[in-house]
Amino acid sequence: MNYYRYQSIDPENKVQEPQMTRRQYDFIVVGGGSAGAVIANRLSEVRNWTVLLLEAGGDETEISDVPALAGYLQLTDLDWKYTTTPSPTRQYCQAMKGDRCFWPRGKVLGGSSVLNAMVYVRGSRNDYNHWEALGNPGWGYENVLKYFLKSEDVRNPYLAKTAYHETGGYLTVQESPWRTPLSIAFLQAGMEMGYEVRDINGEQQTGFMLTQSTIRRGSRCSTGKAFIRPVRLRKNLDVLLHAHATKVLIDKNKRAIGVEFLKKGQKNVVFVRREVILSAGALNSPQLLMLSGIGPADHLQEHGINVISDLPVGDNLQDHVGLGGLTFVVDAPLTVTRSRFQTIPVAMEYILRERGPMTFSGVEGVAFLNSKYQDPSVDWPDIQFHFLPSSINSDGGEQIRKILNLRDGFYNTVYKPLHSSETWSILPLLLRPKSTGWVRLNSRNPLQQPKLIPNYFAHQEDIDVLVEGIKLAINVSNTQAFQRFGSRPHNIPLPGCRHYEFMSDAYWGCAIKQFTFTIYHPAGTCKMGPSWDVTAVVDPRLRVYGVSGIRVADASIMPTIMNGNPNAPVIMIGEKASDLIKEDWGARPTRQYG
Ligand SMILES: Cc1cc2nc3c(=O)[nH]c(=O)nc-3n(C[C@H](O)[C@H](O)[C@H](O)COP(=O)(O)OP(=O)(O)OC[C@H]3O[C@@H](n4cnc5c(N)ncnc54)[C@H](O)[C@@H]3O)c2cc1C
Repeated sequence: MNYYRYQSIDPENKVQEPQMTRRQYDFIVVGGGSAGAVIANRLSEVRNWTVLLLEAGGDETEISDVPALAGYLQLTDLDWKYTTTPSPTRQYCQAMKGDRCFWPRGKVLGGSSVLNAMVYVRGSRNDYNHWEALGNPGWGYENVLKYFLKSEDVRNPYLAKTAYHETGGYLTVQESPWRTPLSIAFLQAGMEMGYEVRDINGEQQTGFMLTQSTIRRGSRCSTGKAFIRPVRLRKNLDVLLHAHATKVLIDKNKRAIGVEFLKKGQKNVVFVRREVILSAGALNSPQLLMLSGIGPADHLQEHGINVISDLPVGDNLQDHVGLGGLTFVVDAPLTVTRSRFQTIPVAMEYILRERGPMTFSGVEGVAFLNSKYQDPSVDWPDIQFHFLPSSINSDGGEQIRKILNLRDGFYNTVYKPLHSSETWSILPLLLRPKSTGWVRLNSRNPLQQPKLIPNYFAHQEDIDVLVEGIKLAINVSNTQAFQRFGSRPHNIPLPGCRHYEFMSDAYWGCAIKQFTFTIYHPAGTCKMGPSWDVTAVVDPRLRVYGVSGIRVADASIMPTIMNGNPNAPVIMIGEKASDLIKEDWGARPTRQYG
């Protein structure tokens, strides 16, 4: 009896779907991901508003709780399993089967915050000041900082006491409770290279840091867990899982009146009194807008869709791209290998004590650096490193090669020989790409994935900056901190780049087109901008131009992709969107509500 009662009051228990839904809600939020979960929570703080959250996926599993198993969620039912369209000129993803990179996206309550590597980064203050300067009042750093703080519950006391962190919010942030000795070598290497070791979420971004993660007591803290579970008993909030929205219904006055969705193969319609908020992510929000008649007129007409508002929906697709598989070898047994870590004692330590290697997401350190093209005095670094005490071969070829869609010959030639080596890697990433891509419909079928064209490396400057980033990563291996362990680059050249001198600029320029590595940060496809910006889809209050009663609030609204991993910024967007909506409908913004 007590057990059942505990289940109903436990703030971390899973959501239960309602037996019956209402015919009409004040707000319908489509997508319960990083942004949507926050918005459903914050809007339902207003007790006399009714809120429906429609989520296409189900709930999280025991596997998704375990940070070290993040890679095992891809290609499962929790993933939309999207792939990029091959480049006609083979500009990217050449080492992948069919020249297609996989683009995993969370299809689950919590969205991509359930699949992600849990790295907590807010971006540079310059990103947000730039958004504001583009004509988006209220999006400057000083304003958005309060929303980062509002959601945060940091668990490291030394961070909590600074002005840049907060305790008591819904989202738990902490350094991983477990790390390898190489993580400290990474910080020492940064200092040898002239960088500060600092909280890159604090006063300045340039520097090296041990990863801050969205982890709670050794488990993943997704936005589903953080924002929905604690409020799942609110009477005015209904959450429907496995509910796939197919269209926003818009009347002849161009006002949103409801949402059509599929559940258990049945078509349903639910009506809205105030607003529909699309938080389906940077790939699905533009898809839904286009299916609803909002998008580039020519493209919609091509698919026989009635045009309601002609807008550049799906353009401005931006992503962080880098070189995958940049691997270094050391002599000492300091790295994460399958034989040492896939063991019963390691599993037991996690199950019984919520500690040990399974609490670690793979990324031990992050750093923000300046290539020779970036003025270091501006504190707007153009390169990010993710430091991993492992490589794509550390699992013996079991999973990582699959989720990267690597061609067998490529993997066997370059990475299989690392079989019994101790390896570590850096993922050098281009932070502010000039090349932008686009999302389009493949068809009118809402169940078919949209066409995703990342258009990486269309600008030579992107290649030049990234090549400099790769050379900076090699400098890390050359520092005394890593030379102590005999660190050296893995020296098998990539098959398609053998005609270049190994490790020359031309070689690296070739390597990034072969082993193109995105860490899955698509953004910008429903760009926020002022009314005079012809490339904008939503206004600075996130309302879609040309219609009423629809907002977009997720990674799609970023005018330019921010410097770093987007989960925390998207949560911030969810927080700020909620306050904008409350202001517009005359409700008081709240600071916190249990
Ligand atoms: C593998 C991976 C690793 C990553 N690692 C990191 C990291 O370590 N740190 C970091 O900061 N960021 C990381 N990211 C990126 C980050 O997680 C995303 O940028 C962020 O979660 C995007 O939030 P969102 O709200 O825009 O979209 P999502 O979180 O993807 O949410 C969209 C939600 O909408 C639902 N949905 C979509 N279409 C429909 C529909 N038609 N009807 C109903 N529901 C729908 C989806 O199922 C999903 O739940 C990673 C992403 C991936 C995929």
